[in-house]
Amino acid sequence: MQTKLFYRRRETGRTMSAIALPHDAKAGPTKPEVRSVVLGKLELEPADHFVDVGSCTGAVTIEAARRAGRVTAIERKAARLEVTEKNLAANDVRAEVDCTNAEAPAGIPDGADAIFLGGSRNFESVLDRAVEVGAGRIVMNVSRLEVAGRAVDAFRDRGLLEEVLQVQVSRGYELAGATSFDANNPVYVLVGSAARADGGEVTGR
Ligand SMILES: C[S@@+](CC[C@H](N)C(=O)[O-])C[C@H]1O[C@@H](n2cnc3c(N)ncnc32)[C@H](O)[C@@H]1O
Repeated sequence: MQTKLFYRRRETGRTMSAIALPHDAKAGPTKPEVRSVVLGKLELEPADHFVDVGSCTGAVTIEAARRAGRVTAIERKAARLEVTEKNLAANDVRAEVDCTNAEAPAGIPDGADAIFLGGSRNFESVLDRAVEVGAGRIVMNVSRLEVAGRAVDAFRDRGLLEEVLQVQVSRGYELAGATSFDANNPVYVLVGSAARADGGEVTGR
C-alpha cells in the first residue's frame, strides 16, 4: 500500500510569505517552482511596469506585484479576472495593480517593461505589441508541444528569442519510509527581449 505523506513545509523566516490563493479559477495556477523560473527571467525591479497576459488565479500577478512598482493584469474571462482580484486582496503586495478584462494585445499599455504570456491566445499579436512598446523582457509559458513550436518561430521571426527552456519538476513524497516522486507536466519557457533584439539567436548554449 502506498503511504503518501507530504513533507513539513520549510520555515523560511522571510518577511513576505508564500502567496495565498484561496480562490479557485478552475484553471492554473502556474506552479510555484515554474513561477520561480519565470520570475527569475523577468528580472523585475521596483521601477518596472509588468504586464501579466492571462492572469487567471493571479499567482504570477501577485508574485510580480511584490517586485515591480506597477502591474497590469489582463484576463479575457471576466470570472477569472474576479479571481485575480480576490486573490490579490488576500495577499500583501507593494505595486499599484490594474486589473483589465480584455483579450490581449488589447490592454497592453505603452511603456510596459516586462510582459509574461501565461495564456497563448493571439500570441503573435501580443508579441507584435511587445515589440511596439519595446518590452525589455518577454517570457511565455507553453505546455502544448505544437503551440510551443509555433511560439518559438514567432519569437525568432521577430528577432526576440534569447532562450528556450523546458522545465519539468517532480515533487518528492514519502513512500514506505523513503522518497518517491510525482512528476508535473513539463512546460516550455520562452525568454526574449524587444529591447535587446539581435536577430533571433538562441543564446546560452
Ligand atoms: C494557463 S492560464 C494562466 C495561469 C496564470 N498564470 C496563473 O498562475 O493563474 C491561461 C489564462 O490566460 C487567459 N488568456 C489566454 N489568452 C489570453 C489573452 N490573449 N488575453 C487575455 N487572457 C488570455 C485564459 O483565459 C486563462 O485564464
